[in-house]
Amino acid sequence: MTAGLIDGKAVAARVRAALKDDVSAFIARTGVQPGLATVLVGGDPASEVYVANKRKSTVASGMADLHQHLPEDASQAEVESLLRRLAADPQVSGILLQLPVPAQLNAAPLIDLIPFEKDVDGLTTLSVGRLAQQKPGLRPCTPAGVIELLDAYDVPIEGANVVVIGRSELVGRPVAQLLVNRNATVTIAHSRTRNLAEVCRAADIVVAAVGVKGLITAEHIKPGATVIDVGIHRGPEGLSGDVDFGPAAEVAGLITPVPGGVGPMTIAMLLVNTLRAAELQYELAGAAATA
Ligand SMILES: Nc1nc2c(c(=O)[nH]1)N[C@@H](CN(C=O)c1ccc(C(=O)N[C@@H](CCC(=O)O)C(=O)O)cc1)CN2
Repeated sequence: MTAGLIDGKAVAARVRAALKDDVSAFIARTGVQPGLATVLVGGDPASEVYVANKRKSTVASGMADLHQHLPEDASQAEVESLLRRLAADPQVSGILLQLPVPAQLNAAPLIDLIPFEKDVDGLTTLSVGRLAQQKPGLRPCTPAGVIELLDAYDVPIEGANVVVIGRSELVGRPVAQLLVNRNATVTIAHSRTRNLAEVCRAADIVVAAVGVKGLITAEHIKPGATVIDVGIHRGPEGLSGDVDFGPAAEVAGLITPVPGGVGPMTIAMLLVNTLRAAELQYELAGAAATA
């Protein structure tokens, strides 16, 4: 392997340590303990693990765990009613609906019930619009984590040619938007892109978020490029990503592993967003009281 490893676990641990201090300072200043309501519908095994980790990390950082669990067969109206209640509850600083939701539910209108100041996943229509317009707001966790990793390893973003492979609302589109907002030149590649390897080889930074195990190989990587792998696939040999790690690491300059790369940043940035949400609500309440 010639590439340097981007250690997401170490960066996430640093972000979380700094956040813990910031949470203590916020509580001391305001008397308010930030609280995160994770909403899990059903029992998808991977989601159960992710939500359990989110809850544990929330408590470890000094914030309140306000988790809600609904049964697998919950109706759209039941989830709506829970989200409306959480939206109105002043104890709840942040709300997230764990994805994917069971097939009988339509996630988009449910997510849009989350007020923008509690939208710690940054996935509501309002948050997406605010990101596009470069207005302040809460940014989606995995994309924000990708930017944090690039910054932690001093990878220049401004003026860089970046290829994002994947156009999902959770990762591909928002990470492309965040990179554009940092003055990168961004290409979004997807399943209909012609000559994917050639397109990727023009990139200084490749962000693989396509959901196809091992799709990105050494032939997609320009020598010395930075490779960020957002994919997570469970197989008999354990976890792997969208990037065929061994061969790609022979060509890349820097590369994230799976596990231990982008994944840990998702939860770290969720915690950061939860404190930001609490700060935002405190400011909004103060502004309303003096109006
Ligand atoms: N509402 C949301 N749903 C989902 C999101 C999200 O950001 N918001 N992202 C993913 C899942 N996810 C968080 O929810 C998530 C994925 C991976 C990790 C992580 O730490 N991965 C580790 C490996 C952990 C393991 O053993 O499985 C790693 O890559 O090192 C954290 C969170 C979909 N749903």
